[in-house]
Amino acid sequence: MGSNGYLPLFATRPARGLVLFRSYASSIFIGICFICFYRVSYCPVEGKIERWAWIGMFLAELWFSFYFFITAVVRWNPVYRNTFKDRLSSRYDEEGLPGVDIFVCTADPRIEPPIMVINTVLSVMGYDYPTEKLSVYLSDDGGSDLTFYALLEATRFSLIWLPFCRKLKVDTRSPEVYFSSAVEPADDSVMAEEWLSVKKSYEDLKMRIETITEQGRTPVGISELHEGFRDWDFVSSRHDHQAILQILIDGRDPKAMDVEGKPLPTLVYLAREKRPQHHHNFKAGALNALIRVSSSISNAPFILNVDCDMYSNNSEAIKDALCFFLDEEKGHEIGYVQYPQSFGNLTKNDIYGSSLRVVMEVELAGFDGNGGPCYIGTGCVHRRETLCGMKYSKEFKVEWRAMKNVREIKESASVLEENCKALASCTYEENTQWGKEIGLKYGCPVEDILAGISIQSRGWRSVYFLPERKPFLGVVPTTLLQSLVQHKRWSDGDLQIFLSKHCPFVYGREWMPLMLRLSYCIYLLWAVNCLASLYYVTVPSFCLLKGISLFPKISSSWPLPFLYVITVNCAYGLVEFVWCGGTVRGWLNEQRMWMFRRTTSYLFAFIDNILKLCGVSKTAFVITGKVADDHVYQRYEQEIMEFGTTSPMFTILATLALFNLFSFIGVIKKVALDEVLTKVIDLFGLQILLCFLLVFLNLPIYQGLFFRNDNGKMPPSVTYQSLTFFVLACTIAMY
Ligand SMILES: O=c1ccn([C@@H]2O[C@H](COP(=O)(O)OP(=O)(O)O[C@H]3O[C@H](CO)[C@@H](O)[C@H](O)[C@H]3O)[C@@H](O)[C@H]2O)c(=O)[nH]1
Ligand SMILES: [Mn+2]
Repeated sequence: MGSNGYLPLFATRPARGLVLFRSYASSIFIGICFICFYRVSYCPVEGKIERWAWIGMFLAELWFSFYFFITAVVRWNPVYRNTFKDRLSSRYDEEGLPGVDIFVCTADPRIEPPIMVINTVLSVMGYDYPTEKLSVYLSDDGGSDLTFYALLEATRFSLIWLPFCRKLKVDTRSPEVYFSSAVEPADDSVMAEEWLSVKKSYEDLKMRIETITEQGRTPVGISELHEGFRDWDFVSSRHDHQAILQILIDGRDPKAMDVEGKPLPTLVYLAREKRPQHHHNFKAGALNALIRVSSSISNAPFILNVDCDMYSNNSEAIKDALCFFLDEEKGHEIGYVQYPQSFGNLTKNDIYGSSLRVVMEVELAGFDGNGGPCYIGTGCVHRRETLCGMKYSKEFKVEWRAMKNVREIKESASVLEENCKALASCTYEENTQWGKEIGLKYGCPVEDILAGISIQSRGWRSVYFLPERKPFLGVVPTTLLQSLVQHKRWSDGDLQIFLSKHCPFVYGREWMPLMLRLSYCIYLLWAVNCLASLYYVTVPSFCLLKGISLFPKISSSWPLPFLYVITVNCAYGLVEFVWCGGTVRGWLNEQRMWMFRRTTSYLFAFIDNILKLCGVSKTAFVITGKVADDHVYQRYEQEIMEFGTTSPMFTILATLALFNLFSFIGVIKKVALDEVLTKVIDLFGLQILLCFLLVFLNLPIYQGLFFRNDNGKMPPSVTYQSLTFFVLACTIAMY
């Protein structure tokens, strides 16, 4: 109970097992001290290469130690939350609850199929919340009539889908997911009949949408169905068109009802204006247009924002979020409530390590304990003012109950549409603070993290909420390249923030606690990891070929701190991973992916940032693929690594893998031939072990290069390229 008998709407509790974690972290710290002591006192005095290689090892280890320190900071004090929705309902009747605007963003109908987009839209229309208080906005950066057509179909389907969900208390409100797993109610024949008929309607709708998507354009007959299609007569391409805005369901209209006579949520389609001479600023630009347009249409005080692949899987999520905002004691401090990202298309052992399990279950809870989670772009409820750039102040308290936001009909929907189009034009933002001080900031491929830092630096608190039932389920990349490219964008944008004036250590000094600023480093410095990692996967193997020892002799007691730090760290990581619901193989896969990312994604992101600092390269946003062809998808399900195309990233991976294999075979031969076997082991034991681990993690690459025949194998050109680089590297190593 809070002070003066007030019952709060949410509770916060610390994580368990903190003592255990802290003792583990301290013991690793001691191990690290020993390693440093060893590196300093045993630095070779003879031989130039030996000396430099040694110093490099030391620097790499210092970097890893620094990173260990950051991961420990993040985990130092995690908190978990729970909400009391019953108290919310008893304090606020339906009338008194605030409005919520929901933004769904899509960008390309080929990468993000319209059927997927409308499933997300339908799922968020179905929130368990007074429907007249909900407004759903779809932003279509693809400016596609296919997506528009699908949304029209969804509008019609929502009339039967929403009452159906209420009646059956469906929790998964994406029809696609629901009908692919649920079975019809057996005990009630009337219900069963309705169930089958809704299912049939969905299947028909899906077939129509997919056929038209495949054809690539809406046939003439269908275009006549809705006057909205006329707008496309003026669209020359997706990069060059006027603003298109259609209010498909006008929630203010008393006739907007579902088949049971219940009001429908407002539904709006928006394709903001695009002109080749104006930069559209990717998702940040889309969100800013949505903020303005929605403020004229529904102007709800809270905004939930989801990616088009992130359907709602928990119909209570809005009420949960409001438990934080409407809490009378602490609610006014909270700028946003972040939900975890979870994924629906993961395989058992998650071959590309995309589940972000540990990030979602442990690290963001750690951020919350240190001052508030970062904003991760999707599944987040913001206060409208915080998104728009307002600073926190103690006086900022809204009496929600007094604010009965009845929507008055001022102008007709068509007048409203015309007025709003101006807000979504290319020139609207010229000579304004939009993209700088108002709305989401431009110029960064991870607009989400940047927006989170800005909000937190303006004094707002944020909250992380991990409900029992996953609130949103999205789609992870299904090929290696897509996954690496996604991480390239993330690490690239993150480093860009670190090097800019928005770096939390500069920008957030006033409001962000030190622990939170340090926590941000865990992501913002991802890209920099490439240096130490590349060093660690090349130089020890290179020195193995040259016969230079870089680790302590096995016969001494110095290997102990090394072995302790490595094994205990791995064991901790494994336990944490399994505790978060992963498998042992899943953990191994993730270790492999960390290595791959560090040597490719992060390297490219690092180089890109240097080029950007020199003014050479520009920010880009490569949209993550969300569909794959059948064969590719089959291999994904069988957890076979997908190469299949050429990419410099693959060339790097293959070259490194070959080089390590060569060193490993070389040393094994030496051990086998040499009579002084024990001497080799003594000198090179740890180095051989490292090399072995690298070869082991690289196994799928050797397979892809030499032992596979399917279309997902490494393309011959990559094989030749990497063989050439490899021979070059070996020649340098040998002579
Ligand atoms: O010009 C653009 C580009 C993208 N998007 C949308 O942005 C979302 C995220 O794009 P996606 O390619 O799926 O990126 P992910 O890497 O999966 O997304 C994560 O990382 C992004 C930042 O890099 C955040 O914006 C996302 O919310 C977060 O889920 C999708 O709905 C896109 O439709 C746009 O609306 N306009
Ligand atoms: Mn995505």
